[in-house]
Amino acid sequence: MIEAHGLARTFGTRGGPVEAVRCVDLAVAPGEIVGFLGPNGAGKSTTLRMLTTLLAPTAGTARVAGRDLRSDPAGVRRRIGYVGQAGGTDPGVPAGEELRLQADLYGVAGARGAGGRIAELCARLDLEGLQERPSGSLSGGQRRRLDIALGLVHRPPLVFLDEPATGLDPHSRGNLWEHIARLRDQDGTTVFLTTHYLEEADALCDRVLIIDRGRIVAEGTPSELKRRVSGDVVTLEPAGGEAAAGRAREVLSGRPGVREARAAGPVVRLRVEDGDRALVELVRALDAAGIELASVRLARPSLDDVFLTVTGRSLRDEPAA
Ligand SMILES: Nc1ncnc2c1ncn2[C@@H]1O[C@H](COP(=O)(O)OP(=O)(O)OP(=O)(O)O)[C@@H](O)[C@H]1O
Repeated sequence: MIEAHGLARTFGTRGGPVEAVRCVDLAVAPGEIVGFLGPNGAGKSTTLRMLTTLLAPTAGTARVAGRDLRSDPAGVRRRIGYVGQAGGTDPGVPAGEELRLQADLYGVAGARGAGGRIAELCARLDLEGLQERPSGSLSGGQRRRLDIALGLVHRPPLVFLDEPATGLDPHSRGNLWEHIARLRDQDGTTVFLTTHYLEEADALCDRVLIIDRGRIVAEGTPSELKRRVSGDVVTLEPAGGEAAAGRAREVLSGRPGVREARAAGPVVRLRVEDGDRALVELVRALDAAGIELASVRLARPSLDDVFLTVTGRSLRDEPAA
């Protein structure tokens, strides 16, 4: 659905050229939800603006929704939806009118006409009963869903969402994620979104691309990324306190798949390659050594750990809005 090669954009500024995006290659398959994650200024919006034809690349090529970005930008625009960070609604205009105007702009017709498409979208995005309300009177979550409905009026197979959940409270955020997942599950819509929220990428995205300083620095499913970059963490507590923990550490360190083993008081923390498999082996090894366990816990590293490892910075330090 998206295939980009060597995409780059340099801005000329008074202080000299700024290489916002440097040689980005990316591929997005139909029906995927792909998250583009990175700190402020990493190059997310610039990449999104290039892929949606709003900004010309300095170098590189891309096919987006089956059309060539450079030779057929109008074809790309017809086949994609774009929902920007600010949204595009006039606060005084009723939601239904915004949708009708958008449908007119795209010449939406078909068997049931624009009215049918609008009713379908309102049902899909929980906007029923809100059509007469000026968009400025809607809640943050309702307004974001209206923005998304506007981006989908012309039934694009691919939609770009620029930080869809920014500024929403946790409840509305979770609700919005459910709606976005449903677009993929029920309509097969491909979604490419930028985000600052690690939990958004984790909960919603099939695949995550991490961009830093204009380059993609890591890529994979959320669980692949977590496994590849940091390994899993096993925390176990032998019955028998500190002495038993020390013995357990000796038994376990150096075993296949164990990268690191540390005893801290009565607890042993291990970094292991594949936690699900390792856990069985570790428990067996302790059993064979006659060490009884009081508790054992397996945790996957968070995407924040991944982010910190690949960029050297924490996303948590970045402003969320
Ligand atoms: N029109 C412009 N002129 C000059 N520099 C620009 C312009 N647009 C973006 N940049 C610079 O390009 C770099 C990438 O910016 P971009 O907006 O793509 O980052 P981002 O990852 O979307 O950040 P954010 O999360 O803050 O939106 C930044 O250093 C930014 O200052």
